[in-house]
Amino acid sequence: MNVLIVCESSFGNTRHVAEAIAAGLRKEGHQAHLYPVDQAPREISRDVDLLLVGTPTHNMTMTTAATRARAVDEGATESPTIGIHEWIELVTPMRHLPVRTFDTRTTGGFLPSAARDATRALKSNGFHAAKTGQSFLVDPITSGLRDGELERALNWGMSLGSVVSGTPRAG
Ligand SMILES: Cc1cc2nc3c(=O)[nH]c(=O)nc-3n(C[C@H](O)[C@H](O)[C@H](O)COP(=O)(O)O)c2cc1C
Repeated sequence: MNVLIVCESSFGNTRHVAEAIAAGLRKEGHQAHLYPVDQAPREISRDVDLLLVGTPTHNMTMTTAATRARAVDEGATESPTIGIHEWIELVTPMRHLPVRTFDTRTTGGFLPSAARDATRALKSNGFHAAKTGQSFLVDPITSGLRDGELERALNWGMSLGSVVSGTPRAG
């Protein structure tokens, strides 16, 4: 399976999660190609079997230019020129391509999440096979991932082969 991972990050946590997911996929023999959101392709190759889209949660949804600027004010180490929402609007949709979204956030539970909104945006942009995947938790005190979250990301990556088995290829 050939997996494209597009990920936005300001403080590095979502990128670390994406790297762990990629490691899990590779452990199971899949190919995983990870792109920062502002370097991600706008045309997805037809040999991609699964698209993963990862984003931090800002103000209970995807980031905006204003919230990314606030992250920089708070010491963000990365400053992407566009966010996931903008990329979703730029990328050429693939109706049948399986997509899973994931996010990082400091508050769990049933609160609205960026991954859910990314799924909605993908669907309304023509990615009809998009589904919400997992949320990974960041400690608000240390600003790092909570214990066990990278392992959970690795395990999720290892399990993702089942998403594609039996589904038609992209198109
Ligand atoms: C401007 C801003 C708004 C945020 N809003 C939320 C929020 O509504 N809910 C939440 O759980 N975390 C919120 N956070 C925490 C982020 O989710 C956290 O910084 C992010 O997951 C870290 O990912 P990153 O290291 O990849 O940037 C916010 C952070 C920033 C900078």
